[in-house]
Amino acid sequence: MSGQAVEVRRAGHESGGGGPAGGTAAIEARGLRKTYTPPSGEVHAVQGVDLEVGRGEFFGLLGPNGAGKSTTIGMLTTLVTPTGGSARVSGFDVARDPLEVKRRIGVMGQFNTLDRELSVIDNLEFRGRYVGMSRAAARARAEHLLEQFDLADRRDAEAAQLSGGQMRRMMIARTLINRPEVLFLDEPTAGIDPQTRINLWGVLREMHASGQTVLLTTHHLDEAEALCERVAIIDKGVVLACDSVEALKKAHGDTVITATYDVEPPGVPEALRRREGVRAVTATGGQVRVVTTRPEGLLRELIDAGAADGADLLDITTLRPSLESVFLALTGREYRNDHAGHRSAR
Ligand SMILES: Nc1ncnc2c1ncn2[C@@H]1O[C@H](COP(=O)(O)OP(=O)(O)OP(=O)(O)O)[C@@H](O)[C@H]1O
Repeated sequence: MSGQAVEVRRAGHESGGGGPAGGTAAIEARGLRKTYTPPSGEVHAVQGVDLEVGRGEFFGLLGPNGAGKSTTIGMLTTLVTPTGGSARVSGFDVARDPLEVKRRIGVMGQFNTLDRELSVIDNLEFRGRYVGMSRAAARARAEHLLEQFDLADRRDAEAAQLSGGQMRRMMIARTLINRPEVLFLDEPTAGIDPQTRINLWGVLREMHASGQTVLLTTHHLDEAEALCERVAIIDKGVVLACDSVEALKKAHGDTVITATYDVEPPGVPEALRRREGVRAVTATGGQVRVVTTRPEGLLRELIDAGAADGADLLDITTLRPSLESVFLALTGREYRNDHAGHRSAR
């Protein structure tokens, strides 16, 4: 992908710094809301989201299935109409100036929208034509992207013949055809094998190094950690925390210890709540979960406090500070990724 650094930065300058509010954030959302109203009843998918993404930043929207990530991206890319709040992308209001926003963004959704029967080069060139480029400009840009994304040897193959990894690279390349100022990637690695996923991370890192602003949604905690400078953790339509992964771990990433007893030990939670460093204790049946900044010596206390209640400790798990423990500390729930891997872009 050599050479892209210069191109992407130039793309930003050509547009005069991004519209009337040039010099401001690449993405800015204030109190953004979406309530769907299907016949089955209202769904409050996004409930007042505030976000600010800087130019050139690689930002992650992280949350479990149904958290509201796609709906948020949908509103920022003008595909979903907000029911409250406001958002600006590249300085333009998504509700008032959707065309200006569309001109400045690239969007890669979760599903494969390549024309399977067209060749790789034609897929790229046609997208360029669709977004208003001249034939010559679209062709030249397409050839360039094929080189950058290591697809030149597949130039004349039908899109249907590409491997899963090549397909994703091509989908990303296609979103870059008109040099978008802000790139939105909605779960770009959903449903692909681990090795292809890691390879794609390399492509995304190079794009970031070249100055491209990226908003990525993912429900893979490791992906957010590997790629994003900052992440917003979103759950049930609300941003729970927004910072760098390191800062989040420092602020919320306590050690979480889950102890399982053979019978419910009613005295254990109370005994632990009095312990230094303990931030929260939750108990369900025979399971006691402790969130603490001071895990040292806790195992002995869990055994002794259980024994005092006539309960034997059967199992213990320890979660060190990580995005997973951050999520647990913020929501009181384990991070679940129910559908990961079930989707395919092919
Ligand atoms: N068009 C729609 N009509 C009604 N409800 C919807 C619609 N789109 C999404 N929802 C609901 O809104 C909530 C948020 O969905 P959304 O797709 O934004 O979440 P997500 O975080 O992107 O999830 P996933 O990771 O599974 O894609 C969910 O409860 C979902 O069922």
